[in-house]
Amino acid sequence: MKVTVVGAGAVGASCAEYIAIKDFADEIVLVDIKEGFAEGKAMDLMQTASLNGFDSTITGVTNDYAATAGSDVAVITSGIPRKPGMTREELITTNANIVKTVAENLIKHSPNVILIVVSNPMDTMTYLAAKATGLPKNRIIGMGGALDSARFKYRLAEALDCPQSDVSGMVIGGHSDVGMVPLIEKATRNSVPVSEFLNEEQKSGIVEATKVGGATLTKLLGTSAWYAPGAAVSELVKAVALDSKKMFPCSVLLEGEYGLNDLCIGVPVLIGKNGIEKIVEIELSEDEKAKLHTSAEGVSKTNGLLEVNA
Ligand SMILES: NC(=O)c1ccc[n+]([C@@H]2O[C@H](COP(=O)([O-])OP(=O)(O)OC[C@H]3O[C@@H](n4cnc5c(N)ncnc54)[C@H](O)[C@@H]3O)[C@@H](O)[C@H]2O)c1
Ligand SMILES: O=C(O)C[C@H](O)C(=O)O
Repeated sequence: MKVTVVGAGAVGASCAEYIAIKDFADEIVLVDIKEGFAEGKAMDLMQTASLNGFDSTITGVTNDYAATAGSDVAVITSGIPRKPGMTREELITTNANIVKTVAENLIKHSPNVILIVVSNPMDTMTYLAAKATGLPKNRIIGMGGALDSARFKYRLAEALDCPQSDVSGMVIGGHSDVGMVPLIEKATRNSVPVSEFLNEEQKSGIVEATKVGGATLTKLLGTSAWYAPGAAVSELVKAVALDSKKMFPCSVLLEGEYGLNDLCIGVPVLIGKNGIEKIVEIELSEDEKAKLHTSAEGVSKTNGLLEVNA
C-alpha cells in the first residue's frame, strides 16, 4: 500500500510516524510546500526504522505530486492550525484554498485514491474536498470522530478510575467545540452502562471536557495537538489497508442518512478497502437526535462560508 500525507507539520509527521510504526504500508510519501521540510522529516523518520522496527519506506518531496502517483490513500493535513482562543471555524479562509488545491492535485496523479481530510474546520473541508473533486462519497473520509472518541474514552477512564481498555464510547456530530455529541448514555465500562457508576454531574463533566478537548490542548501547547490526531489517522488508514471493516465515527457526505442532507458530519461508518464501506444508522434517543441536528445546523452554516466551485 502507498500512502501520501500532505502537510509535513506536526500532524502530518505524526501520521507518518504512526503509520510507519504500525508497519502495514509499503511506502509513505510526505509532501509539504516548504522547501526541504518534508524531505527533512522523512529522513529523520527513516532514521527511526531500525530503532522502531519497521520496513515501510518514507520519502519527502516539496510540492511534487508526481511522487504521489498511484497512492491508495492520501491524508490531507496541510493548512494552518488554530492558536489559543481561536475556533477551528476561523481557519476556513486560509485552509479552504489549500485543501481544494491539494485535493485536486492528489486525484490528478492518483485517480483511485481514498482521501482522508484532517485540516480544519474538518467537516467543511471534507465537504469542500467532496464537491471539488467529485469523488464518490465512499472515498472521502473526514477524520475527527475517531480522535474525539479517543478523548472521550480518556475522560471516561479518568472519571471511572479504570484502564482505558475497559471503556467504550463514541462521539458523533461536527468536529467543533460546540458541535460534538459524545454519546454518554451509550458509553459502557465492560458492557455496563457508565450511568451505573457515574452521577449526572460527573457525566456532564465528561461530555463538556470531551467537547473542548482540542481547545484545552491548544491552550496548553500554544498550537493544536498532534499525537492523538496522528494516531487516529493511522487507525483509519490501517482499517483501509487491512480491509478490517472496523467502525469509527467519521465525517461523510450524508444524503438522507440520519435525516440529514448535503453536508459532511461525523456518524458511525465501517472502514475497509473501499474507504467508507457503509454508513451505520444506529438508534439515537430523541435528545441525541436533537443534538446531532443542532450540530448539523452549525456545520451547514460554516459550509455556507465556502465558495464551492465543483
Ligand atoms: N481533524 C482533526 O482532528 C485535526 C487534529 C489536529 C489538527 N488538525 C488540523 O490539521 C491542520 C494541520 O495542523 P498542524 O498542527 O500539523 O499544523 P502545522 O503548521 O504544524 O503543519 C501544517 C503544514 O502544512 C503545510 N502546508 C501549508 N500549505 C500547504 C500546501 N498548499 N501544500 C502542502 N503543504 C502545505 C505547512 O508548510 C505546514 O508544514 C490544521 O488545520 C489543524 O487545525 C485537525
Ligand atoms: O483543536 C484543534 O484545533 C485541532 C484538532 O481539531 C483537535 O481536535 O485537536
